[in-house]
Amino acid sequence: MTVKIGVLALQGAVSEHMDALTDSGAQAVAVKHIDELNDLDGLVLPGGESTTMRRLMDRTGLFEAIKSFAASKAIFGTCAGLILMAQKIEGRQGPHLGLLDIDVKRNAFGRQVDSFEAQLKIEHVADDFDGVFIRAPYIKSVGPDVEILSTYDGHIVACRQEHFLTCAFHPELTGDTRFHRYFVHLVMENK
Ligand SMILES: NC(=O)CC[C@H](N)C(=O)O
Repeated sequence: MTVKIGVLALQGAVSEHMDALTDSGAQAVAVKHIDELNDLDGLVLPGGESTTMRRLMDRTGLFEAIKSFAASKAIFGTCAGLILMAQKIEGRQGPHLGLLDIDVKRNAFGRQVDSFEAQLKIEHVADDFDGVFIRAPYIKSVGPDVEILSTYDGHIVACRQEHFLTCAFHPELTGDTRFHRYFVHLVMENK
């Protein structure tokens, strides 16, 4: 069975996610318009800048369309995508999509460490995953239905809740497709 997975293509690391999905056996599609969501089995919300991405989502109608899509389809949000999926964002009134019962802090690792790499253990995925963090958020707390998949320095950096997957780092930038394969598997299970 081949699944068809979209990558929100308004901003950010789009082609890298598409390559990782293709390498993981999925058919990858760039999503810029609402009609492109129609026959998808899952969607990736890439990194970038969450407030800019939200503005572009509002302008294209994709914000409401993705909210409806999320009712039954799997979504994987990375970095800014994680912020878009969170129900609570520190310092912000109200969420964006509000799909995941998590409380997040933006740019959480501090200005001094703009970006860094760290070896991560990710539940169901790998014991030695190279996590690339770029102005990354972290997850301060999760609700009871959320499974924590990875922590770094005492902070939650990846988790799953039902058909939603998220991480604070950039798995598309390393050439290691194991996390994308896990998402593809989740999309198949959910189909
Ligand atoms: N690399 C990223 O996606 C950074 C996320 C960005 N700091 C934000 O708040 O949206």
